[in-house]
Amino acid sequence: MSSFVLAGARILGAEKTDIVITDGVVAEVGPGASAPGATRIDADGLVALPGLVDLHTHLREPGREDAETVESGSRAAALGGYTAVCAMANTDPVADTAGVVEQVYRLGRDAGLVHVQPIGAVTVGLAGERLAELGAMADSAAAVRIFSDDGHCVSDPRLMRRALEYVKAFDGVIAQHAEEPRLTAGAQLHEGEWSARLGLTGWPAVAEEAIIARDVLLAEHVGARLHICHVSTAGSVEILRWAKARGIRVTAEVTPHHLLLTDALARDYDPVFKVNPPLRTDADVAALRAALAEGVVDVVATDHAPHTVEDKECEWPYARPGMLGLQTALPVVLHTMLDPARLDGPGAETPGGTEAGRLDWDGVAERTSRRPARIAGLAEHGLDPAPGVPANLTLVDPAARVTVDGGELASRSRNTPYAGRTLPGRVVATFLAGTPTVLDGKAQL
Ligand SMILES: NC(=O)N[C@@H](CC(=O)O)C(=O)O
Ligand SMILES: [Zn+2]
Ligand SMILES: [Zn+2]
Repeated sequence: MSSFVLAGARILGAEKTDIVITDGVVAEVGPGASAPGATRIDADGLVALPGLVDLHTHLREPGREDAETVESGSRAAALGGYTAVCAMANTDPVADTAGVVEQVYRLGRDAGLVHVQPIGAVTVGLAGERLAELGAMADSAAAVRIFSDDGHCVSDPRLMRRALEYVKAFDGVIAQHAEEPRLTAGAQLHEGEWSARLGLTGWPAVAEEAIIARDVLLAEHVGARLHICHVSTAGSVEILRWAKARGIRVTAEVTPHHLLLTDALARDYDPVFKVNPPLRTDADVAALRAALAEGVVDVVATDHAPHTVEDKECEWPYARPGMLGLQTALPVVLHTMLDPARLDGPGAETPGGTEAGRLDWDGVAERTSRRPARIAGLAEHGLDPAPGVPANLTLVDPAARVTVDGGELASRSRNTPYAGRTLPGRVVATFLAGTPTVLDGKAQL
């Protein structure tokens, strides 16, 4: 295997140093560190982070390869600085058997761009009627630990209780898409000022909050791990704060889009802004940023949801919900959450102004890499570059500003809500187990 020297990198934004990678691991760190025959990578001033880990990615394979494949989604992930992604189960066929999760796992391994960790469905066919073969998926080659019916809520409390009981045995976790379906029938966007003005059926905050409240109580009762997908409201944050203070084993994610965008973007009926849960209000955005800074919301997860032009560029009520995320997640997090003093170079858009706390690079690494890796049980990921650690890392240029162009993204789909926006930070290189998957901002496979 080959060796690399990342010369002049700043680990988590610290002073410049040299990082030597040999045989898939970080061999040495320190000024002047080198190895015979190593390829020198100019990383002068670039910030080295542990490779990002996404707990929530839709790769669409099997079934909707016209929207994304494991390979195209893996490429988008590597270009976004990711070394591991968890692939949601709402494929066709659904990932509800050992056979399907092993298929996705192998496709990921063959693509070789990121570690693809399949998530298993909680219920057969996501139908919410009976439990899928959770044990068989856990015991399979894919070693599934996260189970989710994402796209659908496990709304039957009895089934949710049984799923929590089942996964407790092997320290698995149920990732809930919190949406009380009876409160969101026909819903198109956040229930509030904009749904009223546009005359579209609203998706009330309480539909999310009611399920989170119920499920943290169920998790406490069972003593099992619960993860809440794409938290989107200020009220959800309050319930999570209460549950964590009580010692309930709950973790939660927020998406980049819920940290930046609001329901006012629906004003021109452009369905690129249609997503589940919907974009909320400024007050919700502020509460989510504060919660992420505080740690009440643990991690950022993309909910990368590619959709074809036919499924997305149509009238709002007919468009599928969901937006791309993998290649823009880190820039959005840096824009909304990083202390601007830690970004070199000129200001991009006005930084997203939260009074309630800003992150440093270590805080960014914690929420985009270390904690998601721990939640998913990915022992080789989410580790700061240090001697002996698997070389899963990414190099970010904190001085770069990039204007998003949907047509230039690696995804097979182009439903990015950030087209035309200029955001800070550019992923220059990504290493997966010591092999460069991205160099000079270009995918290597
Ligand atoms: N987020 C979305 O709006 N859509 C997701 C499903 C989901 O995450 O609920 C999808 O699969 O397209
Ligand atoms: Zn969902
Ligand atoms: Zn999703």
